[in-house]
Amino acid sequence: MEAIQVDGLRKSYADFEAVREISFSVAKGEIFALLGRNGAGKSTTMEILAGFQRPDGGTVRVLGLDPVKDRAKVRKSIGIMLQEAGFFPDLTVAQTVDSWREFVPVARPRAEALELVGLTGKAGTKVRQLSGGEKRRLDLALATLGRPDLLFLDEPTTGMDPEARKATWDVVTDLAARGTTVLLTTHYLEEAQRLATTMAIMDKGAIVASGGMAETLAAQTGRVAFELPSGVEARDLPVDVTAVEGTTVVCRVPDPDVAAQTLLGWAGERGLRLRGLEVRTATLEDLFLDLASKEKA
Ligand SMILES: Nc1ncnc2c1ncn2[C@@H]1O[C@H](COP(=O)(O)OP(=O)(O)OP(=O)(O)O)[C@@H](O)[C@H]1O
Repeated sequence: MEAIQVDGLRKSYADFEAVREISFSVAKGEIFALLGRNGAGKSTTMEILAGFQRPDGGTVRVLGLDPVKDRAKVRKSIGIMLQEAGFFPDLTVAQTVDSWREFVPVARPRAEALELVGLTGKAGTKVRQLSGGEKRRLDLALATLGRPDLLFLDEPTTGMDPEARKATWDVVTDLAARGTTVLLTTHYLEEAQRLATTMAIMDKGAIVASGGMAETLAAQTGRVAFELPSGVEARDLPVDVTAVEGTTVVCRVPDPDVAAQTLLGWAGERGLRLRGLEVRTATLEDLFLDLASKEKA
């Protein structure tokens, strides 16, 4: 059984179609990234999966259950970190965790919950005095309080500094390694690429690309870039040039390492240097830019 199964899901707000017949599945223990620009329909999809909203059409199964009809059962097995957390600002961090623990059947001890997200030293601090990133970490502690089978993370690291973000990635990776399924939305593509094993990219309510992260990126063209040596025209180069940005030549090629070898051999024979040479396989950002330029074309 898949942890999440979505078939032909539709959702409109008045006559605006926010989600247009999307289908995807998430296997147990997988970290799945739902990506896309602002307003693509990611949060709406996540809210439907978490049982906060009713779908207009299609079927949704979460841990084999209907998140609306079986809401009580589903809630026991999921953890949710939405974009805006509803904290009581005058409670301390410890009081906040304690009050949440009362609603969670088998909750982690408070000390363990705070340790998990690196907030042990902030136990006595009032929530209103936490930084934005610390509030996100508290929210993550609350979402994982019941050791959920399935964790929904809607932009979990927004506002975090690089160190806190890295620590959060470790927490999420560790939870997944212990069998927790994670559905993640994020605008940080590096985060999605690092964490997720599978992904879907949404645009205007529809899925425009999806699949295994590694396979999808491997199928994309890589990138070779360098400074055009003086006295050389881009058309003289032994590889197809995709763009010249100022004095930087960019080549999008299936095998960037082969193209780089060809270029270095060519430059060596002529006594030229390829300054600033950069060779890399495709990133999620490349995939996003490709999708955006295809849309414009
Ligand atoms: N309750 C609502 N009433 C009306 N329109 C809504 C409502 N909730 C969302 N929308 C609209 O539906 C679209 C999809 O919103 P959604 O929050 O799902 O996008 P998102 O992909 O999560 O975006 P973001 O990256 O900005 O969080 C947006 O155009 C949004 O304005």
